[in-house]
Amino acid sequence: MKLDHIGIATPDLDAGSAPYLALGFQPEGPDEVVEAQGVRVRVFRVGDAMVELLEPMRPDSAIAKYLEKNRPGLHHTAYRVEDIHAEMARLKGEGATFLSEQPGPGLHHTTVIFLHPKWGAGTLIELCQHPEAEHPEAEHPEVGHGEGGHGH
Ligand SMILES: CC[C@@H](C(=O)O)C(=O)SCCNC(=O)CCNC(=O)[C@H](O)C(C)(C)COP(=O)(O)OP(=O)(O)OC[C@H]1O[C@@H](n2cnc3c(N)ncnc32)[C@H](O)[C@@H]1OP(=O)(O)O
Ligand SMILES: [Co+2]
Repeated sequence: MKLDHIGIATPDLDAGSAPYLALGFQPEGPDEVVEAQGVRVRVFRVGDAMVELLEPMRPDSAIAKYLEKNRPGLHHTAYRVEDIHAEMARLKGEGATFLSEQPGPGLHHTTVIFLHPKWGAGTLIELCQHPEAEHPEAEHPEVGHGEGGHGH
C-alpha cells in the first residue's frame, strides 16, 4: 500500500494553489469536477504522490461542511490499494469503521471509500483503487489484444 495523495480543503483553488506553485510544482492536467463529492479538484504531482486541492461546489458537500467548522488546510490522506473490496474486508477484521457500506467514484476514475476519523486516530483516511488495478491488461495493451488494441 502506498500514499496516493493528501487532500487539502480550500474555498478557492487559485488561492490554495499559491504555496505549491511557489514550491515549484505545476498542476497536473485540467481541474476536474467530482460530482459525487460536490468538489472541484486541482492536483499537483509530488514524486509518486499528489497534493489534491478540494474546493466545494455545493453547501451540502463534505468539504463545504468541513470549511464551515475548520480553517482551510489538511483534510485527509489517501492510500492506494490494489483491491478495495479485499482491503475493506481485511480492515473490517481489524475493527475498522467505514463511512459508507460501498466505495464510490473518485478523482481520475478511481474508486474510493473513507474510514471514520475516530478509527483513523483523528485523521480522515481514504482508500483508493485506480482503474488499472481493476483492468491490469490496460497497463499492458499488447497482451491479448493485438497491435492497436484498446484493451476493452
Ligand atoms: C476528489 C474526490 C475524492 C478523491 O478521489 O480523492 C475525495 O477526496 S473527496 C473528499 C471529500 N469527501 C469526504 O470527505 C467524504 C467523507 N467525509 C465525510 O463523510 C464527512 O466529512 C465526515 C468525516 C463524516 C464528517 O462529517 P460531518 O457531518 O461534517 O460531521 P462532523 O463535523 O460532526 O465530524 C464528525 C467528527 O469527525 C471529525 N472530522 C470531520 N472531518 C474530519 C477530517 N477531515 N479530519 C479529521 N477529523 C474530522 C470531527 O472533528 C468530528 O469529531 P468529534 O467532534 O470528535 O466527533
Ligand atoms: Co482524496
